[in-house]
Amino acid sequence: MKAEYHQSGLLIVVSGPSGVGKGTVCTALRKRLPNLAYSVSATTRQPRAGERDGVNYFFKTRAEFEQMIQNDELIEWAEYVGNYYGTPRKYVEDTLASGKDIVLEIEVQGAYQVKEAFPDGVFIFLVPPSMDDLRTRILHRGSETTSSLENRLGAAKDEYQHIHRYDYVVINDEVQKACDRVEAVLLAEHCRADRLVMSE
Ligand SMILES: Nc1ncnc2c1ncn2[C@@H]1O[C@H](COP(=O)(O)OP(=O)(O)OP(=O)(O)O)[C@@H](O)[C@H]1O
Ligand SMILES: Nc1nc2c(ncn2[C@@H]2O[C@H](COP(=O)(O)O)[C@@H](O)[C@H]2O)c(=O)[nH]1
Repeated sequence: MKAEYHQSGLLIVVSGPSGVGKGTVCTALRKRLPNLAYSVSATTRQPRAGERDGVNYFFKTRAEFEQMIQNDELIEWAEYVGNYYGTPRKYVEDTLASGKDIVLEIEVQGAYQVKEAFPDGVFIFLVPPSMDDLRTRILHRGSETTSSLENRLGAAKDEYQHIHRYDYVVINDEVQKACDRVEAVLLAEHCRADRLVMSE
């Protein structure tokens, strides 16, 4: 008998407090792993300088976003410091069906919903070396008003309460080291016997 196996794509969730470096680490990881697909989220927040519609986010009005919810176009969605964020369903499902890995960079409420729908997903929580580093990173990014910065740091404290629900905690002290750790996780996950599917 000839045994042949294949693997389906991994759905990878990366969460962690605002400013920890999820976007930076995911971008660096995609440079290393060109086959890794990235889920572009929909949001109602305003674009930051340099952000492009369809690349960083699909920027929506609240009415458009609520219509996406009604149409069941989102795998998950959440309200985070006053704006909606959600993961468009079709791209994720099509990518996984094609056997490719896909990464979703989302906050914890959304991650819970994804865990319900995709229990085999790989859930990674990125942490900064310290809360002072976190504050400095958000400040240096220059994206937030003082009140938005404080709201995001407040949300970070809540998000830490959910850390034990994740499979892996990765420290983002240096971007390339954080990438090494995430890459090691993905390599191990790809080798798990329970992920192998015997081909017909
Ligand atoms: N390891 C690191 N060391 C120092 N600075 C970092 C590191 N990783 C990311 N940064 C910087 O921290 C800032 C926040 O990073 P980034 O925007 O990737 O965070 P994020 O977690 O995606 O934030 P948000 O959830 O708010 O979108 C950026 O200015 C980035 O250059
Ligand atoms: N539940 C979801 N959270 C998302 C999604 N896309 C991004 N995010 C998270 O929102 C916060 C704020 O992001 P920012 O770009 O305004 O700084 C951050 O934690 C993101 O990871 C999503 O589709 N669903």
